[in-house]
Order: sequence, then C-alpha cells, then structure tokens
Amino acid sequence: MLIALDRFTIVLGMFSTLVFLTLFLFFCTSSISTLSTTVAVDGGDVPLLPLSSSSSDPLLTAVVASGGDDFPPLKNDNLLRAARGELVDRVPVWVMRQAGRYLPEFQEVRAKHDFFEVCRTPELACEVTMQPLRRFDLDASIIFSDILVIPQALGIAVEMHKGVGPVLPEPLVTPDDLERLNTTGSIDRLKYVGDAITMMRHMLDGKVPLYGFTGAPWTLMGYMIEGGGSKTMSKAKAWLENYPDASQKLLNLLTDQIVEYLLMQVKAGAQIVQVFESSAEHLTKEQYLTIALPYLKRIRDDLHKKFTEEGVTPVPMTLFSKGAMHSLTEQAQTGYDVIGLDWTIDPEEARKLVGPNVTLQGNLDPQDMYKSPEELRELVLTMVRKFGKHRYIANLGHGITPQTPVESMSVLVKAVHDAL
Ligand SMILES: Cc1c2[nH]c(c1CCC(=O)O)Cc1[nH]c(c(CCC(=O)O)c1C)Cc1[nH]c(c(CCC(=O)O)c1C)Cc1[nH]c(c(C)c1CCC(=O)O)C2
Repeated sequence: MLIALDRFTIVLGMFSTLVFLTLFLFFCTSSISTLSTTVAVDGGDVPLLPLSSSSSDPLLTAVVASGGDDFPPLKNDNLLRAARGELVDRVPVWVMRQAGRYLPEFQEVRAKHDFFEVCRTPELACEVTMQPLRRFDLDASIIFSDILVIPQALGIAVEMHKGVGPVLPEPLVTPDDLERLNTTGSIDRLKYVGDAITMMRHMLDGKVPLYGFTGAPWTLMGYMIEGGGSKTMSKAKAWLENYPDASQKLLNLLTDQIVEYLLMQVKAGAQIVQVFESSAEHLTKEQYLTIALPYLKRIRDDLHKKFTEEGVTPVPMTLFSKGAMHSLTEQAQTGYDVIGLDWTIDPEEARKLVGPNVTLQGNLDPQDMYKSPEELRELVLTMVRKFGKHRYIANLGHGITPQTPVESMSVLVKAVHDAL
C-alpha cells in the first residue's frame, strides 16, 4: 500500500513538473513575441508601416491579412462612378505617370534608390504613389510599378538605365528561348506589388480609388524581344512573320500571366485596373485586330470568369491602346468599361466610334502641358466640354513627360473640375 502510494507520488511529481515546464516554456515564448511586437510598435524610430517588403514582417502581414473588408470607406468615388456609367459630382481626373520625374520629391527618392528597388519596396512604392496626391486635387491614384515586372518575374532581367529607359540584356532571340521563361510561381514573385497595393489602400484612407495596372501581351512581347524600347519593333515584328506559332505561344503565355497578375492585384485591393497596350502604335490596323485585340479581349473575359469562380467583386477595367484609334469601335466591343484615348483623336469623333455604353479616358496632348497656364486652361476646358460630364475620365493622351512644369498639373486639374 505504502509502496503504491510512493509510486503514485513519484508519478504525480513527474507529471506536475512536466506541466510546469510546458507552461513555463509557453509563457516565455509568448511574452518574447509580445515584447518584440511592442518594442517594434512603441520604439518610435519605426515608421507607421514596416520597412521590409518581406511577408515575414509581422506588421506588413497584419496589414495585408486584414484584406478588402477592412479598407477605409471610399470618400471620393467619382472616378469609379464614371467608369461604371453612373452620374458624377464632378469630372474625375488623373494623369498617366502622375508619380514621376517631373516631381522634385520623386527625383529625391530616385537619387537614393534604384528604380526597381522603389517598385519592390512597398513603403517606397507607396511614398511615390502618394506624392502627386499631396500636391494636386486628383480623383485617383495609381500604384507605382512598371509593366516590365512581368518579364522580370518570368526570369528575364530588366534594368533601368538613366537617360535610356528599360534595358533587357538577354532578350528572346529564337523560339528556343521560350524555354527560359519560368512561369512556376511567377505571380508569387510579384507579391510585392500586391503588398504595396494593400498598404496603399490603408495609406489612402479612402481619399480616392487606387488603380492597378499591367502591360498588355503585344507590348510585353515587344520589350522581351527587342531588349528595350524600340522605334520600329522590327525584331518583334520579324517574330510575328518568321515564328507565327512561337509568337502565338508567347502571346498566350503572357495573357495567362496577366490575368493571374490582375486577379492578384484586385484581391490585394486595386479598385480599377488598366491594361497598357502602349506599343499598339507599331501595328497596322489589321495586325492590331489579330495580334493585340483578341488577347486583350481574353484578358477581360478570363478575369471576369476568375472573379465569378473565386467570389471576387469585379472592378472596372480600362484598355489603353496607344496608337490604335483606328480600331475604337472594335475596342468598345471587348467588354472593357473604359477605353483610353491618345491625343490623336477628337473627343466627339471618339464618342461616335465607341457608342454610348463605354467610358472614355483621355486625351490631352502631353505636349500641351508646356503651354502657358492660360492657354493650357483653355485647351482643357474645350476638351472636357467636348467629352461632356457623362462617362468621362479626364487624363492626358499618354504619360506626363519629365520636363513638364509642376504648375501645369494644378492648372490641368483645376480646369477639369471647373469646366462643367
Ligand atoms: C511602356 C511602359 C513602361 N512602363 C509603363 C509603360 C506603359 C505606359 C506608357 O506607355 O508610358 C507603365 C508605367 N511605368 C510607370 C508607371 C507608374 C504609375 C504612374 O504614375 O502612372 C506606369 C503606369 C513608372 C515609371 N516607369 C519608368 C519611369 C521613369 C524612370 C525613372 O524614374 O528613372 C517611371 C516613373 C521607366 C520606364 N518604364 C518603361 C519605359 C519605356 C520607361 C522609360 C520612360 C522614360 O524614360 O520616360 C516601360
């Protein structure tokens, strides 16, 4: 009996020691993690949002994980209403490349950081995205990034050379080079764009909606084959001619990537997306209708399919095909909500070509931004009055250029809001 009791005491002792040790260990780990979060938050020298772009950062993870439901409510929804064809309080305005070299504060960031470092670091991307909004009464923001992040994610190096623009030192030369494209996990490698979008939605605090964007298949194919910008796209056009099957394969591969990339951006918080087919200007009308538009339409249709399958609320989609004003009627039939115009077409003519059921975006000549404030204001007033208040988003007909006087942006934005 006594022996049995002794054994019982020993077992009980061992058990309570074990419980004690487990509790002790649990207490230590949880207090350490609480302590480090507290230090990080209360430290004072830590910015409101974390500096690391890594998803292992607890604060960034918290911001990103909070997801769409927790975003601050939108205060100025004029741009989204215009995109959906609803009535607006005022004509919305934003500017392609509104975050860019014409702003001294952008130059300051660029003096310290490489272009793609800015893209890849959510805090820096958000800072430059915010810069134009601090100065001008704009109705939208666009996440700072570049169309060439997709080729990068596929394993094609892209460098930004001062005074030259993007350089891809190892372009695609023959169809065999398609083997080099690594699609496995490519969208995961672009997670930093989603992180920047989510962070930006919180930073915006509902001030204006946030655009996500992508390059279009033909435009990306062009850069990947030319190895950079090109005046003629002769190598990419030679691919179309000499390697029709490989060209189609590449265009389809890029289309699939773009759909996944846009879906990721919308899930991260993009409230409207724009597809940049900036190199459409190199194609004949016939080429545009066979090489560009079918893929652009598939992006629209496949993304909508994904929205339905994954229960994601659809966002408006914008198509900007620079130099393809010859095919506006066809563009308007693709299902995009907004069609972007370059400056080569008259607003009233464009409206006739697209009909009443799409929103138009554009289309001041970026060169007009160099005119005197009085002349610029008159041009903007005339443009906006030609487009009218319904289904219209004011913008330039292409990106703002680096030498543009900062004051011109204030003149542009005010004139748009004053016009009607
Ligand atoms: C073709 C294209 C590119 N990138 C982009 C396009 C499509 C739009 C267009 O047609 O302009 C898209 C783009 N690139 C950039 C944005 C930022 C978002 C915005 O504010 O609109 C967007 C929407 C930043 C950028 N992308 C780039 C800059 C300037 C580079 C720098 O800061 O050194 C910015 C602000 C670099 C870039 N990136 C690219 C080029 C041709 C260049 C050089 C441009 C130049 O030298 O003027 C590829």
